[in-house]
Amino acid sequence: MVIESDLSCSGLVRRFAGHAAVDHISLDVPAGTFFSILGPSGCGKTTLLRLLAGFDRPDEGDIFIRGQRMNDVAPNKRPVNMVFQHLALFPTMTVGDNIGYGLKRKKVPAAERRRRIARVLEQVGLPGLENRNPQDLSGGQRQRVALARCLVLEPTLLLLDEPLGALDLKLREQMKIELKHLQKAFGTTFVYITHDQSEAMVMSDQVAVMRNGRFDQVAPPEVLYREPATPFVAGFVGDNNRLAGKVVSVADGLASLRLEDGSVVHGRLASEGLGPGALAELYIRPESLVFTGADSPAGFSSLNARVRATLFDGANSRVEAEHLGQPIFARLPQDGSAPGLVPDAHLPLAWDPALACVFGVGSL
Ligand SMILES: Nc1ncnc2c1ncn2[C@@H]1O[C@H](COP(=O)(O)OP(=O)(O)OP(=O)(O)O)[C@@H](O)[C@H]1O
Repeated sequence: MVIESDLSCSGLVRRFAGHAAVDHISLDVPAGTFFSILGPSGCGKTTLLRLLAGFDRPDEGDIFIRGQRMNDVAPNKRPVNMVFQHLALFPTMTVGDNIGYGLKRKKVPAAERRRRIARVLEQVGLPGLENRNPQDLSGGQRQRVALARCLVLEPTLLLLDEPLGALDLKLREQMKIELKHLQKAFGTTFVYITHDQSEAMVMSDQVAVMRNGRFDQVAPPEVLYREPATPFVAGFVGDNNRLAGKVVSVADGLASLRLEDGSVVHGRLASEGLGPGALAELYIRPESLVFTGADSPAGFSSLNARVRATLFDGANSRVEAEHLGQPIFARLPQDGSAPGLVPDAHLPLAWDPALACVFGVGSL
């Protein structure tokens, strides 16, 4: 089956004063999907989005939307709309006029404009609010109007630049679920940039993790989480503990690592070409650590930590412990079955080696 791409880029480069902010990026976004670009501040997300929108031109590479080359097409001629973090609704216009602005510019007749405005308001869950003033809406409602204003134009592609960044935490949590549902309901292809891994993970079909102008990995959220391709992805997506050591053996896809205290732990080999003697790091997630008594389950790796504190946070409650002078976090069981976790108590922890990743130090 051939999946049609709404957006396809190859070898995109954008340099500023000799530094490549976007450094040979290629990507393919299938029609009707939610694609996020996730990365820390300064990694080049906005620069890439501006190239896609046409506000800036690549030094190298090509951009195709539905198979049409876009490099020389002006922003307003691209089948693309953009939603910004600081949404610029016109304060002196009603909600209806805000939404209808683009339609009017496209010379859509008034009766059809009214119909389309009413329909899109219904679709974003704000039926009948045409005559309201944007100032009289809540932050979440304003954000929905900003989306409606773009979606009413039926773009092939909607580019979203951290649109939830200005909202408070509770609203952000709610809006990320709503955005995901809206994207599916409209079937419009979304390209979303964010530095918030939880936003990217919850909403996206595919996430590109960006670092220094390049993509480290492009994959569905669950794959990023379970099989990070690089130490950066392992550290940036979700929480992870890191144990440093030296490889003592590699067999059947598992690496054994000797830690500073002489103990040997195991994890899935995640770097190519890693052999005995190499410096490596084992990544293990807090929720993959189990509390054990004297014996850990057969085949599990284990270590002895010491409790520093328990951090109660509802379903995300954790214990902070110390191992070889480094902090190590483990998720607290929800059924209250954790052992007595008083500060300084011994805390034996164990994990299934298949759930840990071992990367060579210095591997990309
Ligand atoms: N017009 C410009 N001139 C010079 N350098 C620029 C320009 N625009 C971006 N850069 C540089 O390119 C790099 C990437 O910036 P960009 O804004 O794309 O990052 P970002 O990932 O969007 O960051 P943030 O999340 O903080 O917005 C940065 O080092 C930035 O300083």
